[in-house]
Amino acid sequence: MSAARFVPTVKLNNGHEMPAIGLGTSMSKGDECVEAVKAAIDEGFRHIDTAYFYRNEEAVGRAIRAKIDEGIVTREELFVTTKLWNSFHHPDHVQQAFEKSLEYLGLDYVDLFLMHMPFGYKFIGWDPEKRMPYDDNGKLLFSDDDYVDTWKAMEKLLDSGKVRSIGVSNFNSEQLERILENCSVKPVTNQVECNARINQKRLIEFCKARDIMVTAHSPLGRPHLFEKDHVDKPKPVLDDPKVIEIGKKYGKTSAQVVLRYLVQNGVVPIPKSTSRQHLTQNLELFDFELSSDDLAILDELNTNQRMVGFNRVKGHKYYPFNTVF
Ligand SMILES: NC(=O)C1=CN([C@@H]2O[C@H](COP(=O)(O)OP(=O)(O)OC[C@H]3O[C@@H](n4cnc5c(N)ncnc54)[C@H](OP(=O)(O)O)[C@@H]3O)[C@@H](O)[C@H]2O)C=CC1
Ligand SMILES: O=C1CO[C@H](CO)[C@@H](O)[C@@H]1O
Repeated sequence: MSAARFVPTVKLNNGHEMPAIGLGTSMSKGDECVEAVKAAIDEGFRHIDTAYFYRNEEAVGRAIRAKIDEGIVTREELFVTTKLWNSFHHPDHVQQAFEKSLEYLGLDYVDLFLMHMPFGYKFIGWDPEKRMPYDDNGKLLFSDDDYVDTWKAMEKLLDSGKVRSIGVSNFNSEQLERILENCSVKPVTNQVECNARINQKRLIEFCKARDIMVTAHSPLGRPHLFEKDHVDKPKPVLDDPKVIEIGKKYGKTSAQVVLRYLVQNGVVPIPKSTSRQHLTQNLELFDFELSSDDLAILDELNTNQRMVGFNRVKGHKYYPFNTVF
C-alpha cells in the first residue's frame, strides 16, 4: 500500500472543513464499492459521496468502518455525504429518511446531508426497491412538496448532532435564492453537474457571493455513459484534443487536467472511480497549476450541455433546468 496523499480542505460557511476532492460512488455497488472506498481511503481520499438512491450506503459504510477499525483513519478525519431521496420530501418523512441512511451507513453521524433534487416524487413507502414511483402506465409520479418546507425539516436534523452540515443539490440560482430568503440555516453547498462542458461559471459566481461552495458532480463528464446513443449530449471531454494537448504539457492525464480546472474554478469535484489507477490519478491534482492561457482554452470547451438533465421530470413545477443558471 502506498502512503496516503495529502488533500487540502476548503472551509464551509459554517466553519466545517471539506476535503477539496471527494470520491463519487454512483453506480458503484456491493463488493466492488466496498473495495473502491477502501482503496480510496488508503490512497488518501477523505471525502466520500453517497446517496440513498445509489443503494450503496451499506457498502460505503462497511468500507469506512473497516478502515477505521484497521487504524488507517479516524471517523473525524473523514467527510461523509449522503442525500435525501426525492420520495421523502414531505417534512414528516425527512427525519425517518435520514435515520434510514444513517442506519444503512452504520455510522453515528454524517458530515453532510443534501437534498438530492429540488423536486419531489410521490411517497410510496419505505421499501428501498421502490425508489421510483410509477403508475400502471409507467408514468413517474411527482409530489408537489415545496423544497423550502423540506429544507426547514432538514434544518431540524442539525439539533440531533447526527448531521454536521446540510446542503442542496441540482438547485438553480432562483431556487437557491428562495431557500436563502426563507431559511435559518444556509446550505453549505449546492452539488451540481459541473465539468468542462458545463462549467457553471455563473452559478459558481452566484454561490460564491453568498458563501456557498459548489460541489461538482459528474466532473469527468461521465465517460462511462458515452457508448449509448447520446445525440443531444456533449462530446466526451476526456477525449478532447485540446485537453490531451494540455495534459502533455504538464505531464498529466486528461482526467487530471479537467479536475484541476474545476479546483482552480473554486469548486470541489467528486469523481467516481472503482479503479486503483484512476483513484490515484484523481488525487494528484495539487502539485501543478494550469496557466491562465490554459484555463482560457478549457473555458472554450463549455457548451452548457448536460449529461444529467432529468428529462423525465421536465413537467415538474420544481424542475431546475429551465432557467439560464
Ligand atoms: N447530486 C446528483 O444528482 C449527482 C451526483 N453525482 C455524484 O457525482 C459522482 C461523480 O459523477 P459520475 O456521474 O459518477 O461521473 P464522473 O464524471 O465522475 O465519471 C465517472 C467515470 O469516469 C471514470 N474515471 C474516473 N477516473 C478516471 C480517470 N482518472 N481517467 C479516466 N476515467 C476515469 C470512471 O471509471 P472507473 O470507475 O473505471 O475509474 C467512471 O466510469 C457520482 O459518483 C455521485 O457520487 C453524480 C450525478 C448526479
Ligand atoms: O445522483 C444521481 C442522480 O441521478 C442520476 C441519474 O439520473 C444518477 O446517475 C446520479 O448519480
